This record gives sequence, C-alpha cells and structure tokens, in this order.
Amino acid sequence: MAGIKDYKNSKVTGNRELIEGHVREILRLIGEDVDREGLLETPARVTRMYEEIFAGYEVDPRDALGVTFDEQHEELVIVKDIVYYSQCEHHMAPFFGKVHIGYLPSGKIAGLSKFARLVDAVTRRLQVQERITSEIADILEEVLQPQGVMVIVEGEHLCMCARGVKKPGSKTVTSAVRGHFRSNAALRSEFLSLVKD
Ligand SMILES: Nc1nc2c(ncn2[C@@H]2O[C@H](COP(=O)(O)OP(=O)(O)OP(=O)(O)O)[C@@H](O)[C@H]2O)c(=O)[nH]1
Ligand SMILES: [Zn+2]
Repeated sequence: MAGIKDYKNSKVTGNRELIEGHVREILRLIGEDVDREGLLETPARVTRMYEEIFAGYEVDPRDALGVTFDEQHEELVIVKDIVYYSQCEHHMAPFFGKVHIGYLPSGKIAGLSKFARLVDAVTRRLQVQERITSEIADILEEVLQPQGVMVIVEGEHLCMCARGVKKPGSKTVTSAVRGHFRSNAALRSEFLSLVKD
C-alpha cells in the first residue's frame, strides 16, 4: 500500500491463522458452505485485505510527516483532494472520500507527499470521520507548529448507504480549524474558495 511500508509485519500478519479461522467461522454462522470452491480462499483474502486497510496501526502518524524543511514561506499552502478509505468503528463498514488540508507555515514546511502519508496513517484504522479530521489538524499543528491549520474531510459512509437508513449519495463534511483559521474569517474563506471544485 502506498505510504505505509511495513504492514506485512503487522499484528494482522502475526495473527493470520487466527483471523482466517474467525472469518471462516463467521461465514459458517451466516449460513454459508465454507467448503464450496468460491469461499475456500476467502478467509485468507480477507486477512490480506485487513493487512492493508488496517495498516495505519503500524505507524505513528506523526512519523508520516517525516522530513520537514525550514522555509520562510508564510502564505497559505493547500493540499487538496487527498483520497482516503477508512472503516467506521461502529459497523466495520467502509467510508471514503477526500481530505483537504490548508496551513499557514511559520518557518517550517513539510514535503507534499507527507500530507497524503499522514492521511493514510490516520484513516487506515477503525475510525469516525470527526476524529480523522481533528487528528490530522492536531498532528499538523504539533509537528509543523504553523500559524494555523484547517482540515476538511468529505465522506460517504456505506453504513448509511447500503444498510440502516439507506441514503446513498449523502455526504458528511467535517472541518477542524486551528490557530489563525479560528479567528480569521477571510483566511477560512480563501481556503474554502480554493478547495471547492
Ligand atoms: N458521528 C459519526 N457517526 C458515524 C460515523 N460512522 C458511522 N456513524 C454512525 O454511528 C451510529 C451508530 O449508531 P447505533 O444506533 O449504535 O447503530 P445502528 O443501530 O446500526 O444505527 P443505524 O445506522 O441508525 O441503523 C450510526 O448513526 C452511524 O450513522 C462517523 O464517522 N461519525
Ligand atoms: Zn458505520
């Protein structure tokens, strides 16, 4: 998976046989014939999928920001449309969408790819969208110590589309503002106008 390199040594990998056994048991309990050909490899496939979609547990998201540079650019920087896939912690159902990040540096900038690595590290876990949003903002604030940060996350939750209230197409938008973005409405507007499609 892009961004997280060592997930093959993950907790999932270490517990592969146990997880496969439990998946097999769930298949049996929902009424499936676990020995039919189409399902023989499914427990192993699900386990390999878990290695990827839960790879975030293998990294400290702070480390994802990696190398930072000293640079006297003190104007708005935006990295937008960073696609993420996560799993809701209530139903273990996927939710996905885009993250938009804006920050006003204060002597320190990060490599552009590191924002996407940070998003991967935070989203490849069981999550709720609000926590993804605030964790990204808090980590950027902690590592880059910028003048301000704003994060917007858009998400479509399968637990709301494919089951329950069944409202396909509904989107959740969450935001977090830190530093100057809190007090400066013009800055928030500039960010919003630059991230909208
Ligand atoms: N705030 C928030 N809620 C979420 C997120 N993902 C899923 N949920 C909600 O978590 C809630 C769990 O509610 P419960 O009533 O415990 O579970 P449920 O009976 O399956 O609820 P329904 O989805 O309404 O059928 C649901 O309202 C989901 O829509 C998220 O990222 N943020
Ligand atoms: Zn859910």
